[in-house]
Amino acid sequence: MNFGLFCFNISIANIIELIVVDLKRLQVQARDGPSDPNALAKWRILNRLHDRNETMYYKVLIANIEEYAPVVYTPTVGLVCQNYSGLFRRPRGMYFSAEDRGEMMSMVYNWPAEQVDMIVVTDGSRVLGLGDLGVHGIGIAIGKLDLYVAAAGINPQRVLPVMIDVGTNNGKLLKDPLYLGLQQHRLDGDDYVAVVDEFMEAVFTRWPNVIVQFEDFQSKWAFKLLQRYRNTYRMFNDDVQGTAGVAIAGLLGAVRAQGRPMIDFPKQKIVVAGAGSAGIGVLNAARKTMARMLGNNEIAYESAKSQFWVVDAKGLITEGRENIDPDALPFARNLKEMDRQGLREGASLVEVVKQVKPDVLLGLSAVGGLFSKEVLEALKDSTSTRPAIFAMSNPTKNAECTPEVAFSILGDNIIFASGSPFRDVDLGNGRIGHCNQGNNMYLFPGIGLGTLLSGSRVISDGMLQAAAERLAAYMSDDEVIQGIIFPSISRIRDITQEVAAAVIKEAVEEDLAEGHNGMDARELRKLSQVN
Ligand SMILES: NC(=O)c1ccc[n+]([C@@H]2O[C@H](COP(=O)([O-])OP(=O)(O)OC[C@H]3O[C@@H](n4cnc5c(N)ncnc54)[C@H](O)[C@@H]3O)[C@@H](O)[C@H]2O)c1
Ligand SMILES: O=C(O)C[C@H](O)C(=O)O
Ligand SMILES: [Mg+2]
Repeated sequence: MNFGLFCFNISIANIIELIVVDLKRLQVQARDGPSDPNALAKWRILNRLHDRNETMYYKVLIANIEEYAPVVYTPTVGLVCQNYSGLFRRPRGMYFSAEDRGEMMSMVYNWPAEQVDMIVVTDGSRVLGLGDLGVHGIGIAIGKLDLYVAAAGINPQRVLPVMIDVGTNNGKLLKDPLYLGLQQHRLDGDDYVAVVDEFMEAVFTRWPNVIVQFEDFQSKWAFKLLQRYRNTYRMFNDDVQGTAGVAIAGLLGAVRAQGRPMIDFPKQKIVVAGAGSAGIGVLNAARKTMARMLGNNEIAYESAKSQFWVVDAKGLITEGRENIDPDALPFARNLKEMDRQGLREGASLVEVVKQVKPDVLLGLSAVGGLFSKEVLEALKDSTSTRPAIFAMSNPTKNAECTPEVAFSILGDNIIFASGSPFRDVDLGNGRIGHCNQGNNMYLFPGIGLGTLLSGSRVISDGMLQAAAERLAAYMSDDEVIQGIIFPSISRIRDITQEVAAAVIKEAVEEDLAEGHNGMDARELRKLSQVN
């Protein structure tokens, strides 16, 4: 039977067949590992509420942020993106596709809101640790903006999730009859950049004061687009810069948890597993922070890099690496020096941990279980009085290790943080193994809010550093000594306003602040002197 009115040439039987396919798929995939089998059901209920009554939705989310952030955000949002075509009920946000080239300047006026403060844009090319999910990555942009509303109090009528649909290289999606996007391989090179350029020009023409957060772009474009736009537009890349700030805060917290002053940070030996957008972002920021503590000159900057050992899919990165990624080159270790340490190009993670005996083992590899029993056993010989394990990959099943495994092998005198939430570990005899959530959610809402209220035309390195330092100083000495280096998510509004204030203050000090909503830079300067 044809639906004459709608000119569909699809039969009832086809529709039923597709629904059955989708239902069976959802039953199979509706679990994110051992975490919460009902996660998707909870997401659907919240999503329906969001569609029906936005005020009520945010009231429920804000009042229950500890319970529902893991549903609207990491880890469940990853599952949502993997099942998006079956969960889709109504569009939320705007889709700019490769087929819209030349039309975006007019398209952008289709959005009903006269003012937009925050845009989160993704091209779905690296969704959490789940890889290329194409247009189904829109779920990430929606989830991030939920936190802008819940944590920073941004007006939900002034946020805009955006998908840049340039195709997908995900073979399953290319064949999926339910896929919602362009079923073609990803655009690349100059053609790809031209699409993103046109999008950026369109949104900043319509909303000159908007802030654009780039999210979950594959690493090769994450860095290139950040450098291309950051001095022209109010934008930042959360995976590169937000993660860097959170990791710096965690690393400084780990130093404090050893009962040492933060100024000892440059003496830390740090092994990083993962040299993508997140890993390189963290390494660059950590090196700059060490250099600042060592005198903030060229010699300090040069010597700081010797504190880092970087392992990627091909093992330890040294000067002997062929076709080395230019972004990783600054951290390639000297071959002679590695030889003296009993290491070589491509050495395995466990070999590196055995020889280096690091203070910190940090994972941004997207490889679940990478910190194996063997790796963690090797960490027992760490020269640190309290080694730190940061299993920062998302979602849950991609965490390099769980807190249970880490505490069971290394005992209770460690610091543990993960990108997705885990429960604290009961160590017996009343002792608790604290599991921190080392996630960029502690910074991006405050970075956006502070930039918005300051009226700064760009988001400077100084503003991002101020955000990270504020987060690093947020926890009390007592909390840090107990192993709590990040706040509970129940304090997300408080830390967000602290971070925003630090960002505003820095924007004023750098003379970047132009004010917002009638409060000009002079009034802001007075405010910053008050804080
Ligand atoms: N906690 C947070 O706030 C946060 C922020 C950003 C990204 N992340 C997570 O970090 C992970 C990586 O993100 P990305 O954008 O850098 O991804 P990416 O794909 O660009 O980089 C992954 C890196 O891991 C390396 N790798 C792969 N297999 C490895 C192995 N067996 N051993 C060591 N290294 C290996 C790759 O070579 C690459 O360098 C994702 O899971 C993402 O969700 C977490
Ligand atoms: O989305 C998150 O939870 C953090 C981060 O942006 C990521 O890509 O993993
Ligand atoms: Mg991300």
